[in-house]
Amino acid sequence: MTKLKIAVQKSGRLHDDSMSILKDIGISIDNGRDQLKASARNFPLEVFYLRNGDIPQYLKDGVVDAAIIGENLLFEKGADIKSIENLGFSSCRVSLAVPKGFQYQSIKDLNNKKIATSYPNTVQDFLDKNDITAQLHIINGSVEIAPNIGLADAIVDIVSSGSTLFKNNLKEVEVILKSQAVLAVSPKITANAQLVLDTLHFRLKSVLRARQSRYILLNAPNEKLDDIIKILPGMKSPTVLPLAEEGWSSLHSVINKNDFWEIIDELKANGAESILVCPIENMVF
Ligand SMILES: Nc1ncnc2c1ncn2[C@@H]1O[C@H](COP(=O)(O)OP(=O)(O)OP(=O)(O)O)[C@@H](O)[C@H]1O
Ligand SMILES: O=P(O)(O)OC[C@H]1O[C@H](OP(=O)(O)OP(=O)(O)O)[C@H](O)[C@@H]1O
Ligand SMILES: [Mg+2]
Repeated sequence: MTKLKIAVQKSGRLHDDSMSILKDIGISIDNGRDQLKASARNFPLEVFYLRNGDIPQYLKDGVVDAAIIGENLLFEKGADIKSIENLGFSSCRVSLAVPKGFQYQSIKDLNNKKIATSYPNTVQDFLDKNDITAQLHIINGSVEIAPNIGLADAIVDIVSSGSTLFKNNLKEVEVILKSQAVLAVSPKITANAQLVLDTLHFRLKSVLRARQSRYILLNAPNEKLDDIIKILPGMKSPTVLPLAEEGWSSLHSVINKNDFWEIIDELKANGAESILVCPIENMVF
């Protein structure tokens, strides 16, 4: 049977979450990441542990069929590579930042300035779209230090919490793009590998949906059930079961995890009691 070859970052920001999502879709990997390549025990899959920055080229060449990679890197190096699923981790943005003392009014202030970055294509594209001419200084790491050592007037780099910018006395002035980890596919994937990818993708979707959802159980007096059901947007309609105590029911439903704190007060105000909220492992429709 054809094995799907998938690239995962060898070490760094994406590694752990990538491995745990593979584990959550029931795939056990045989070897540790000391090896470049490892096989799954229970799924036709081979994992290639690679440098993040090298993955777009491996996808283009068809050396791997798919990859877990930051969307920002596809923008930078993978114009012809398709992303088929947002994986919901490693959220960040690629932003332009300048020293706090820089009187930044608009993008025009960058004309003829020097910008340090590890993402030259992304920056050039942004400058071109805004009709700005600037000089790029390409560095691979610690970009935020560049203005402090007189190497550049501005930087473009990844921002998440903003603390690296803050520590380096910089302020974020433009968000160029937003990113998260995605499942990307090689333009050269074969039909057989695509079939395996479809199975993996189906499993991923069910786990991602489950991660976003919570199973909610509560007790309520029967006369309040209709009001409570209106508050709970369930998968179809909530399950209602009679309690041993006369006039009371237990109500079960699935909600978006972000909605829970929004509706909790409303549920209580409508007579809901003993509310339990549990994680869900999988959701298959
Ligand atoms: N601070 C951050 N918060 C959230 N996501 C981030 C952050 N920094 C990077 N990322 C995301 O994780 C990806 C990998 O970043 P990381 O710094 O681990 O690797 P790298 O240095 O770009 O690559 P390599 O594996 O080639 O050394 C980035 O492309 C981006 O999508
Ligand atoms: O806004 P923050 O939460 O501070 O995150 C942003 C920082 O995170 C990334 O660096 P990383 O820690 O991955 O180090 P690296 O430069 O060695 O890749 C990025 O290059 C920024 O420097
Ligand atoms: Mg980094």
